[in-house]
Amino acid sequence: MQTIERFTFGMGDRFGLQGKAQLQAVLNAHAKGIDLYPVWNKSHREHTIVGTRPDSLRAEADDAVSALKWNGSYYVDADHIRLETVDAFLAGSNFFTLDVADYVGETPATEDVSDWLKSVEPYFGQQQIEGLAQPLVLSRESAEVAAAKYLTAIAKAGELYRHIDTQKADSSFVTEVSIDETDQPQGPADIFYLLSMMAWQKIPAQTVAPKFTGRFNKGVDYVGNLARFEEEFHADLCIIRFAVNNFGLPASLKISVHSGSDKFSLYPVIRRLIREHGAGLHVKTAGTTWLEEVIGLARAGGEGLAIAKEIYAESLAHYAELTAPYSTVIDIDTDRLPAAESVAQWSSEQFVAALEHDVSNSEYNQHLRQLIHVGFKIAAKMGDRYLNALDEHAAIINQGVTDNLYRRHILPIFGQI
Ligand SMILES: O=C(O)[C@@H](O)[C@@H](O)[C@H](O)C(=O)CO
Repeated sequence: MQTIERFTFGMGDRFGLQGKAQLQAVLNAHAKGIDLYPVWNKSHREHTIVGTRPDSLRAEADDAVSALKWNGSYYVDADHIRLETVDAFLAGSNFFTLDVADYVGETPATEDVSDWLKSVEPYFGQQQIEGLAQPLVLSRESAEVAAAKYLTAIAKAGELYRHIDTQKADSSFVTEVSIDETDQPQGPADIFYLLSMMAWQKIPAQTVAPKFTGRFNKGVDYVGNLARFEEEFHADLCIIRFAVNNFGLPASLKISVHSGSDKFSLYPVIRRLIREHGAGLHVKTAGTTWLEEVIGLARAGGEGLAIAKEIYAESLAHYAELTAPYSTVIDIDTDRLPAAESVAQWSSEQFVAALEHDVSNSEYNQHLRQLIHVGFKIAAKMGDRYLNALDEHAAIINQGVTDNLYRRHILPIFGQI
């Protein structure tokens, strides 16, 4: 097992050209004394939509690391993979996000249920967890309910972990278990049971991505009750510590926030709690970098702006197809999407104002931003026309990518922890 550092930051890059600009953001953090390590994540979903192969992410990361002379650890995350999709990721990845959310609710095998119940039985009753005001009330009944919900998912994660471990016998890697892309948030007892199931399956998880309360829509801010999120996040940190001390999970196990990018209102809460708990943290971003590409193109004007407008118009025309893979993590009010004909008349400033995540700007449109966030297939279809435009406007785009990650994400989350 490769032991992960306390603070890691996940960066997604749909088109594979921003690796250096992203790493520069992490270097800027180091210059400020923030001991942060880069993780490049790209999901099977993204590879399929863009038409790239997993090895391309390894090449991008290696290239950025050598160009910028980064000499710390770095990770290439096979993000949201399943047994059916993992093989192409084996060679290039040293971080695997086992996504078992789709199995939540599948009936578990009876022998698995009785086997797991034996391991969790000693905790039934009032379980006092350090840091929690109230004890967790655990029982055979509640454990059976949790088993009906999660045991198949975690058994699948175990199967997937063992497959990766066998295939990567010669190299070590980090394992994450993600159950975030589901509808129902996981409360403290759920997290307790989930972690005990991971231990039962002997998955040496070092990061775990639960589904928190509230909406984590792609590319836009958190929608939900901040106080409740805070309570939940605090409880999760306490339970993770308990699980490390009692279930034999790795000491490096930490929480992973699949932010969906840009959860600005949560960042101060997360930062404070991580500091108070002395805990570790992994935060994943992804599409925020691609949005910086579109913003940079729009800002450049001319053909860049024309491409940005075309991406919007085509995204609108292919709305159902583009939003389907992200249905649990977007909330777009189609009545708030401007007509393509109106957008076609916009200046650079108008387009940037609508797309850039600046809530103080009354022209900012979170519905348009979410649609473009999931609309990268349109740019992929443009092929060289899109890639050449990125190349032509690299200076302005790279600056935006670095600045966005460093100033809007890294500093508010990891600054002065
Ligand atoms: O778009 C994708 O498929 C991924 O990049 C994201 O879902 C990513 O895993 C994520 O959750 C970033 O917060």
